[in-house]
Amino acid sequence: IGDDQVLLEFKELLLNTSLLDSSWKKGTNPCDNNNKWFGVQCDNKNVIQALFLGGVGLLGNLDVDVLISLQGLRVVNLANNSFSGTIPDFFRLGALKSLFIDGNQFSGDIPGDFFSKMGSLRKIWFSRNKFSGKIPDSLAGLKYLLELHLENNEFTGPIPSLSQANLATINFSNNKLQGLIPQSLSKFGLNPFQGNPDLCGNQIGRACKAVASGEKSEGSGSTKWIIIGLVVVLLLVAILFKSKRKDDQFEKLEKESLDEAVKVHLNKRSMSTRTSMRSSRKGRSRSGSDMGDLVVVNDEKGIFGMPDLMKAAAEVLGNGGLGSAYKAVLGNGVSVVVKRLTETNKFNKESFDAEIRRLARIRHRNILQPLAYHYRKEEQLVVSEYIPKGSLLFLLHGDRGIAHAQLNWTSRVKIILGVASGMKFLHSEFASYDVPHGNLKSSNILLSANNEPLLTDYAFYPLLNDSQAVQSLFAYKSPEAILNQQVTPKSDVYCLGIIILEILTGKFPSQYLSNQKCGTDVAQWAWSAIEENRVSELIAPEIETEKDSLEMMEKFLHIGAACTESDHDNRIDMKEAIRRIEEITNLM
Ligand SMILES: Nc1ncnc2c1ncn2[C@@H]1O[C@H](COP(=O)(O)OP(=O)(O)OP(=O)(O)O)[C@@H](O)[C@H]1O
Repeated sequence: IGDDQVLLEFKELLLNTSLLDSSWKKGTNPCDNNNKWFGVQCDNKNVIQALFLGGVGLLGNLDVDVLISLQGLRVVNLANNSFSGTIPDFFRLGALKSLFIDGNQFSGDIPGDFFSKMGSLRKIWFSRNKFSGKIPDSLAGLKYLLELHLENNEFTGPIPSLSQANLATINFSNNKLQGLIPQSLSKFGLNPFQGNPDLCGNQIGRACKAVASGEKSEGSGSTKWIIIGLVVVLLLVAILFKSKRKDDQFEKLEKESLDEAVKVHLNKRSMSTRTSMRSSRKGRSRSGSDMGDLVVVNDEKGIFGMPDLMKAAAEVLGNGGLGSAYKAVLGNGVSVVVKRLTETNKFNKESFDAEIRRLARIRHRNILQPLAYHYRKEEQLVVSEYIPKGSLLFLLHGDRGIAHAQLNWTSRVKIILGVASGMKFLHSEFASYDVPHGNLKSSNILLSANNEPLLTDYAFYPLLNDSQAVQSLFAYKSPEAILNQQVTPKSDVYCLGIIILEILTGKFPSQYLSNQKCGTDVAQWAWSAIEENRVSELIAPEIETEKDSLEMMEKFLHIGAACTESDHDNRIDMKEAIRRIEEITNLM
């Protein structure tokens, strides 16, 4: 039977095929250049090589057998559809080089020998499904394996030892894997293994349960060794107990739905939720008077009081880690953002006042200061000017309107420079803080009309109550914080690195999400691209056409990678990061 018939049979068991229907027509040639079938790629001899059917909403049954007769087929891409059930028999397509089924709902175990007849496979992307059971051992026999993505599934058991020389990217993060990370994978650092509380090994700084002690006490026989063994066991129990508590805390953090917050960021312009400060506070206080008043700490935008805020119609902007944010248009026409903080009552009114006044005194072109605050024991409001263009997050990943189109390389450099300059300032002004900014991410970078960045939500670390509240800060996504719950000024450097990579690649960093189910691990991507000498592939399509600047983009990419080095001892510090950024731009 002809290729057209093969593909139509394959389509027959699929649902939601509307994107395919208009070109997949019986009796026509799927490789005909004048009437190309959607998603079908052929070589110059009209042999079908690849099916690119990613992200088109397909579901239903995958009849792999019918594809066996497409003998030139090397790539199957079904990523980001809605397929479910156990894994289809893709192993019957023994010549495949790439199989992308990430971002579906596949579940169940993958048989251990699944890959044993797929010796040509180079790229395996099975991430973001619900696969469970052991990772198939047959992966170890794939000698050409280049990319292996199994993150965000429910795999259990050990990671097989993979020692293929070509292996360039791996990701096992966010599964339920257990045991020692094979030595052969140590070159990949920490990121590919995160989110597996039961994995252990030097690489992730987590000791393996009692194995070392068992080995030590066994076989020696002497009392001395038994005593040493017992001491080691006791120490390990203590360490494990401590890290279990950390894992528990981290699990709690994982369960928070930050995704929702991200959705809200991206939908910010279309949000029609209207409320008023008065109604949102209904039931919390009986009269206006016991609410205290607004303390204006910076009168550059005029003087206003609590009654002005209460009267203003308020639009919900989002619900971030620290509390909700509203936009309110005051009677004098000034638009403000009111951020309601509920985790900051560590301070009494006097100390809170001193802290906010300190922020309000800042005069720096890249830092947005507070205008006013309101203090009650249970909650505090911090008011700042509303910046109409919105956040960098929105501009990069939100609508694709004019503001996005204007984000050429020059504007992007200006943003990186402005952010660096703001960070330089904060790191000298708040040098004594554990982490001077603490919450640097693209939703906290607002842009003026001419793309001058303004940092917001900075220096909150000392204000926040307990560790849970503190963990809402983005600095808590740095590898050292994930591993040992500790932030340092270098956590800010990691956050700066993510921003630089986000601006360069245009990709939404998976680091912003709690479950990392979508987005790109920009740090890992940058690191492996540098290793493989293919950095130019990472540059966002909107700017890669600016050929004269490619060299500079690559330099920035190296800085982004250096800032996101997972071992914070080896990571450059803020001074060095700023020096490198300034060095490049001084040559402009
Ligand atoms: N002054 C402002 N002007 C315009 N938009 C703002 C302003 N402040 C915040 N926003 C936007 O409002 C939204 C909600 O902000 P909010 O600070 O609550 O959330 P967040 O930045 O995601 O989290 P976090 O609480 O960790 O800072 C974000 O999209 C943010 O960019």
